[in-house]
Amino acid sequence: MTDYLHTYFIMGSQNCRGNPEEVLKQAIHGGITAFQFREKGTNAKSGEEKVELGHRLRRICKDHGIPFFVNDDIELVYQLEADGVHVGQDDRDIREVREVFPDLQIGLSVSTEEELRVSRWDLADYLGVGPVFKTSSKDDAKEVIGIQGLQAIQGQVPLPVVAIGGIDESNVQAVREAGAGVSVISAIADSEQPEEEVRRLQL
Ligand SMILES: Cc1ncc(COP(=O)(O)OP(=O)(O)O)c(N)n1
Ligand SMILES: Cc1nc(C(=O)O)sc1CCOP(=O)(O)O
Ligand SMILES: [Mg+2]
Repeated sequence: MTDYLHTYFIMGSQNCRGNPEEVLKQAIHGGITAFQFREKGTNAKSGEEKVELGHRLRRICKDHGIPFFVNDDIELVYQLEADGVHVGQDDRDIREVREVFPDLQIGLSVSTEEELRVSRWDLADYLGVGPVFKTSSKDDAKEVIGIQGLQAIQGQVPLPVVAIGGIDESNVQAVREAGAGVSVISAIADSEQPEEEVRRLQL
């Protein structure tokens, strides 16, 4: 597994119980290995507010040597000078993304073996695979695939995989045992103690 996928924290202000900058700092102190800015969904910021928050979170990651990814938003990747971008099946085609960002890390979402079959996964640096467990952080999440579904996709590609969807301290061990990285929104962002929660995910 690529080192930065070990404990990959994803969030936007809409996910946070506390101040997003504080939540990110605490998560970094707890030991996250990458961060994705995903300002999306109900109560998410937009326009200048989104860009300004992105700049502040980007600064924090830079100061602590944490790889900074942007979710979906290609323009924001330029604006924030991100280290990488994550796109899904319904986002900008990965062929275009790779063309405009030949040197950035690119993550691609895959939920099923069929999606894998029709995807240009060879252009990605890693796959985000899920939802492995039930999630309440994504309204349009696909069907839960479980550890079996995760392993089925892992077994078919020579790419590092990070699992996503409903991962918390109660089930993280199964994901670690499958050899996948762990990506998390609510277990960290909605925690009263983000730093401690990240430590509990470090099996
Ligand atoms: C690491 C990681 N894996 C999967 C996703 C989901 O991406 P996508 O399917 O494009 O859905 P949105 O996050 O854009 O709602 C992700 N963001 N990160
Ligand atoms: C952003 C996202 N993508 C998913 C996918 O299956 O592709 S599940 C998901 C939400 C993950 O949040 P939580 O850790 O709170 O369950
Ligand atoms: Mg997307």
